[in-house]
Amino acid sequence: MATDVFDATVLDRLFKTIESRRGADPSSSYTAKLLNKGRHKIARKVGEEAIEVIVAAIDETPEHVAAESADVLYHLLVLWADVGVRPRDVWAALAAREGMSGIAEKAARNNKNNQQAGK
Ligand SMILES: N=c1c2ncn([C@@H]3O[C@H](COP(=O)(O)OP(=O)(O)OP(=O)(O)O)[C@@H](O)[C@H]3O)c2ncn1[C@@H]1O[C@H](COP(=O)(O)O)[C@@H](O)[C@H]1O
Repeated sequence: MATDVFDATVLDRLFKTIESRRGADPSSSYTAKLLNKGRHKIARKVGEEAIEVIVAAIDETPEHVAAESADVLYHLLVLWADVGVRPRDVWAALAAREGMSGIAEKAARNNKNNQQAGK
């Protein structure tokens, strides 16, 4: 186990673990069981876990929100593994947005859409 588990690299380690579970015994690996069930089931689990975060955020403690968020991230990483998305693809997408306000991004998108629609 790495000495510092309290940073984002835990996601890269978790993804490697998830990848290593491909073809593993579903009776001893939840990840293998989930991967065997297929993309629809995995995607549904991401949605269900996301709803649990929402419920926790409204009704429960920050500790519950953190625990439910960890469930979402785990299931999201299983979905990435199934789809063929690598964490670094997502990190790159986030890095490309650094420094651009969401408001400015939306305005640029709306302008582009309007130009395409000839407005
Ligand atoms: N981070 C997680 C993690 N978070 C949540 N879960 C499991 O996700 C499951 C969610 O339970 P639910 O009842 O919601 O889902 P379910 O049992 O599929 O039930 P249904 O939705 O099918 O009805 C639980 O069994 C949790 O233990 C996780 N299982 C594994 N990991 C990580 O993945 C690694 C590999 O795990 P295995 O593949 O099991 O070896 C582990 O070492 C952990 O680091």
